[in-house]
Amino acid sequence: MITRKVHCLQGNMTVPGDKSISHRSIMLASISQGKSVITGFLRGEDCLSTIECFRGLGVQITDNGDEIIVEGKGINGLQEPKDILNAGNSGTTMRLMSGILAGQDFLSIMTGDDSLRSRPMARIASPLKEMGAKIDGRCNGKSAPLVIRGGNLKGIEYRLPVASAQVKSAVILAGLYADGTTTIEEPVPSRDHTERMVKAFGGNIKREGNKITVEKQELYGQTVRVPGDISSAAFFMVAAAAKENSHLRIKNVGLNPTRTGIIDVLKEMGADIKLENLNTSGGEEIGDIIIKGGKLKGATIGGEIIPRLIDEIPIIVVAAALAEGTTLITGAEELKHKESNRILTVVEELTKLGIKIEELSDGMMIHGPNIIKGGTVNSYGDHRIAMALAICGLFSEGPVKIENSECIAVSFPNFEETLRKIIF
Ligand SMILES: O=C(O)C1=C[C@@H](OP(=O)(O)O)[C@@H](O)[C@H](O)C1
Ligand SMILES: C=C(OP(=O)(O)O)C(=O)O
Repeated sequence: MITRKVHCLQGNMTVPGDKSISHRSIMLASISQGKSVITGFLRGEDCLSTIECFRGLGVQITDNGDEIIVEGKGINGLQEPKDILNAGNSGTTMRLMSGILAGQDFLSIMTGDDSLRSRPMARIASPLKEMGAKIDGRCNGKSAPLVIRGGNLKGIEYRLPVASAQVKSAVILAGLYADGTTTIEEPVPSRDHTERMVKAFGGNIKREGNKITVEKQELYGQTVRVPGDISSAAFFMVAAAAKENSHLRIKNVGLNPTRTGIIDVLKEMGADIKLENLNTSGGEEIGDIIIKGGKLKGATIGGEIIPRLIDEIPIIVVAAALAEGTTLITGAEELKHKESNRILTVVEELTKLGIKIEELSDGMMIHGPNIIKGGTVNSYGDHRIAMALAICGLFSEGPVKIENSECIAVSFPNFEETLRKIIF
């Protein structure tokens, strides 16, 4: 993919369905009683991996082009897979599914691509083993392929060592199968789509402070309307905010407060952002995001906001590169465990474009404003890095050529087409 300098971004647009919510809709629908109908589902590679994995567990899932229809099997209706389940590039698929598979009285083997097989899995294996599941994997059980023989779980009290919605969700989902009460305490609130969706599927789950409790129960099929993904909208928000004369409306975006750190940070950086048509759907806040272009200034980003914008950090760094002054990002070590080591890949690739950026052990320091040169850069197969680099091209002196950009299909299949429609 090659991107070039543009004058401004203008128009009304939508982004594809929220990835986190799309995954969860398939998972909860599959273990619910009765049929579920999902609209706005993200047909990105990651969520399609989740569909394939549940088909492998005997769930009938059809896509009529408009809706995804899931014939729920009930809490104990999944079947032993005849073959290895493949989560592809998707950490959410592997980690959340492990929670469900830990509850099944059969053997499952789960693998993924090179990136996923190098991401840490002990973080889910450890609490799930404590609940009674047998889990093994490469590297002493720390890496996929994972082999899970589940069943006979008991509730535990678990304090998450890191703020991770994937680990939290794995334990919640296993808790739906466990005798007694499962209590999870998170150090800092992370995205709470699993908790909200368990409730929307008729389930009982409680939160007090940072503690969540859940018990064994049945769930019931629902209609789910997936909102637009704020993590996908973020690329356009930053581009429009940093480009004078821009005026963009991104319609029907998920605005769950555990996901809106990007809005808070861009406002702090001086961006002109407004929200309109605020509403709720299926227990999730939604609305339109309106961005006008202007000048940005540097910001200090760290602490409790980090889980609320973790996937947006690569594009926030692009905003910081264009902003006047220094931006400091700390407390973001988790970036090292994503599809690539996002601290390293962001620093290396943005440096190639002439951006002044320093690597820190838990984040980055960016000195702005920068004149972005053109050049050839690499996404290292990481969709968020590829899209962040593509946005750099809209501001750079020469064209930016992104190698390995096909990975964008993981979360945003029509990214390039969507971008072309709003640039002038
Ligand atoms: O639960 C989820 O849907 C996700 C949680 C986050 O990961 P962690 O739980 O590892 O922080 C995020 O980075 C990922 O893109 C999606
Ligand atoms: C980290 C991400 O996803 P996952 O962990 O599901 O691979 C992401 O989409 O940025």
